Amino acid sequence: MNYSIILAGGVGQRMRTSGTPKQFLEVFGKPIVIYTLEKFEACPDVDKVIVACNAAWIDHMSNLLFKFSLEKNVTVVPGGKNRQASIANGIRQIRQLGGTDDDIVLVHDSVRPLVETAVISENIRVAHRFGGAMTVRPAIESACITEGDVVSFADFKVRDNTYTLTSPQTFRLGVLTDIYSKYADGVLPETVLDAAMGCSYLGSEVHMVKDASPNLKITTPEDFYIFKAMVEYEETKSAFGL
Ligand SMILES: C[C@](O)(CO)[C@H](O)COP(=O)(O)O
Repeated sequence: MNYSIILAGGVGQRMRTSGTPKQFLEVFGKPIVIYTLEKFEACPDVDKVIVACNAAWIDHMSNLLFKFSLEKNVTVVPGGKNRQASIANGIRQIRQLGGTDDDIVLVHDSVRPLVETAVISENIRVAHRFGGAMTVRPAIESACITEGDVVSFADFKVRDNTYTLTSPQTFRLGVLTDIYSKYADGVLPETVLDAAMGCSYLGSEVHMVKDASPNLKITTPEDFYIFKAMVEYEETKSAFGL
């Protein structure tokens, strides 16, 4: 079985909306989280989806699933106080549904509605083969990494070897369970931000799924309007013969 955990526990501080978490903001009458869930629904390789949802918004989320006819394959669980706790709740739910160590689990941000179904399938294929996969975007601009305001030559990175991290991140359930029990036991420090970092911190390899598509993470008001424009473009481009 291939499961997905969709992280919808956040409050969207950087979006500066008054009260509505960014995953519930609507674009042309449809909330962002629904655009994301529809991608997983459309992927024939995904069997079951768990949404780890901000506790105050669970009723709203459940109503949306019915409104957009997604209730059949989607279960809602409470999100935790951070990403790690939300993923742990998702893992617990998958175990309750009968998940076993060799099953595959994709972890995806609810505010990445542009993820392509081919990328979801490729994550599953790579995680089946190697145990762990992470989606990355090859850098378009050059990058340097430094802790101060001054750079030295070694801080400049070769662009062809530079990637930004997107999602999904995908693991066998046994591997993911091990990572998150180590978080709970305090073996993994809080600076280890996500499952792929956790897996490599523990000494295991994570294989990259290289995806050049935007896979935008809607974080700021500007991102919201970029996403809105992209939806409009997709829906109207045929009128321009595109
Ligand atoms: C980059 C990332 O860790 C991939 O899983 C994730 O997208 C970061 O999300 P955050 O909400 O900005 O921590």
